[in-house]
Amino acid sequence: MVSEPILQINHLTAGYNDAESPVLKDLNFTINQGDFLSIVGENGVGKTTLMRTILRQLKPLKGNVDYFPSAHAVNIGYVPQFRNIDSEYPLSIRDFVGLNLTGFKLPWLSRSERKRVNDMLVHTGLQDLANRPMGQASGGEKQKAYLAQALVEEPDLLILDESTASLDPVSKNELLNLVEEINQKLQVTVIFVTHDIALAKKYASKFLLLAPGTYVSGNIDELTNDKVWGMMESHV
Ligand SMILES: Nc1ncnc2c1ncn2[C@@H]1O[C@H](COP(=O)(O)OP(=O)(O)OP(=O)(O)O)[C@@H](O)[C@H]1O
Repeated sequence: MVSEPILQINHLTAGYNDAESPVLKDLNFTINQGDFLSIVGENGVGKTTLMRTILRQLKPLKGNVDYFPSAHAVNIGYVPQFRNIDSEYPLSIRDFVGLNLTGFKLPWLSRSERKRVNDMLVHTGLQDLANRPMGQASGGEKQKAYLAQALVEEPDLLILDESTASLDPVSKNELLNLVEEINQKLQVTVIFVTHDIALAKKYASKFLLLAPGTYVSGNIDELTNDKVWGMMESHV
């Protein structure tokens, strides 16, 4: 099967207002449909800036981010970094998973939307916890609920933005096993932003390594510790 591009980044310079001192300069890469791309790099190198540009929250200072077949046709799901939710947060896991479908008019989901929520609760193994308040879920369960919430919208592209950071190793692997299954069975394209090179190597098929003023991309088996440390050290 020939993979078609879903996202192409051409000569992208990105950052905040000042084109003379951008965060990212002249970045070029393509993500194909069905890729599992891991974006790695040290703190402050520009991973979030790149994600915000891809999500069109930040306008490129120069260059382009092109979606195929078009920006409107590509539905993006987003799983954020873990942050604790107040233990008094009132929504159940089920309502939280369906939140973006309702326009906040809970609980008026259509029959088909209710089915999608149920399917994703089953898919993420949360069906027995569906009525538990989200505020009382464990860290791993909360991240699965964020994943289920992103999946009910049937994304073409799923972005995991440090979504496994601060989870224990078992929960990290549980979450990424689910993402791997979605990637392989449904051909949903995945961008996984992480500091964890071992996790990137275990799950991703491609990588983009950002370092100050430079970057390298390729197939995941080309991401070696020597390459990572070499790029970091040449910029200290
Ligand atoms: N709103 C902003 N205005 C100006 N500069 C910003 C803004 N947000 C981030 N920056 C700067 O842009 C640079 C890249 O930050 P960014 O958050 O993209 O890096 P990161 O790779 O995601 O880091 P981390 O791994 O620590 O989350 C940093 O120097 C940061 O201070």
